Amino acid sequence: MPTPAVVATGLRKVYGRGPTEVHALRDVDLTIHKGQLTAIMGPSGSGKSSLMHCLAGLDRPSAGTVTVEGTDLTGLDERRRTDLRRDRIGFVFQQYNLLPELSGRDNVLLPLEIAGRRTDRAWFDRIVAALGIGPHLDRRPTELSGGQQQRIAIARALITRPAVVFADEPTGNLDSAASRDVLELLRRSTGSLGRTVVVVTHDPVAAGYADRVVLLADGRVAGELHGSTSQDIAVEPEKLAG
Ligand SMILES: Nc1ncnc2c1ncn2[C@@H]1O[C@H](COP(=O)(O)OP(=O)(O)OP(=O)(O)O)[C@@H](O)[C@H]1O
Repeated sequence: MPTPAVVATGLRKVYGRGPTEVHALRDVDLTIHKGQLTAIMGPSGSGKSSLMHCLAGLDRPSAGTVTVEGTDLTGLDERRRTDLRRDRIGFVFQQYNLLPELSGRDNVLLPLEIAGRRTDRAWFDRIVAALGIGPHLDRRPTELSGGQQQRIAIARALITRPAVVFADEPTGNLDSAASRDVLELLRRSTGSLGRTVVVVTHDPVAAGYADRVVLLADGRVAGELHGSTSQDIAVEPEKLAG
């Protein structure tokens, strides 16, 4: 059996109260396996962002628990949850979110600086080689293409050796060639770099790179696909939207 990196049990998320209440997650049980690339897909409004925010400790569920490498996030106070997020979780966003005044190198190293941790030179070099970002390290984000910026952002997410990296629509701003590069690198992050990655996406091509696709519909896990092609995956959300 694969080792669990993140385990969600009985997750519910309710926004608002009374007549305006929205049930974004309804009893979601989900285990994210270590070393895998997992895609979370589903129609707009199916609860993907709500699920990611609860799994990553960015938001608290209304009920249920989330554990990251055995630590129950839902039992932590705000400060400890922030520390755990900083130390154990990496993020990649659609908009890259790099700091414009810092070089590529300093952007990658920023999470270590914030945490007051030393740079593990060998790990830094492995990431730079695996992601092919050597030529971008001395440039600022404005001097890089979108795909190059996203590579820097992936390196920044990996530098702390997190338990899991969450990538929220990581190819949403990229053309198809740059998207393929970024997806290949996310896959490499799980393969040769041994990390665990969760991609939240609308894009069947992106999901086609995953070891496993979790399909959400109306706040519930509606199915799973393993080793599917993007063509197989493309028809699924349509079926779910029904
Ligand atoms: N802060 C909020 N307050 C009220 N309702 C919310 C809030 N955030 C999300 N919702 C509602 O919860 C449901 C799930 O939203 P969520 O953003 O998780 O879905 P999603 O699958 O990520 O959608 P999309 O693909 O459009 O980003 C939707 O009905 C949404 O309108």
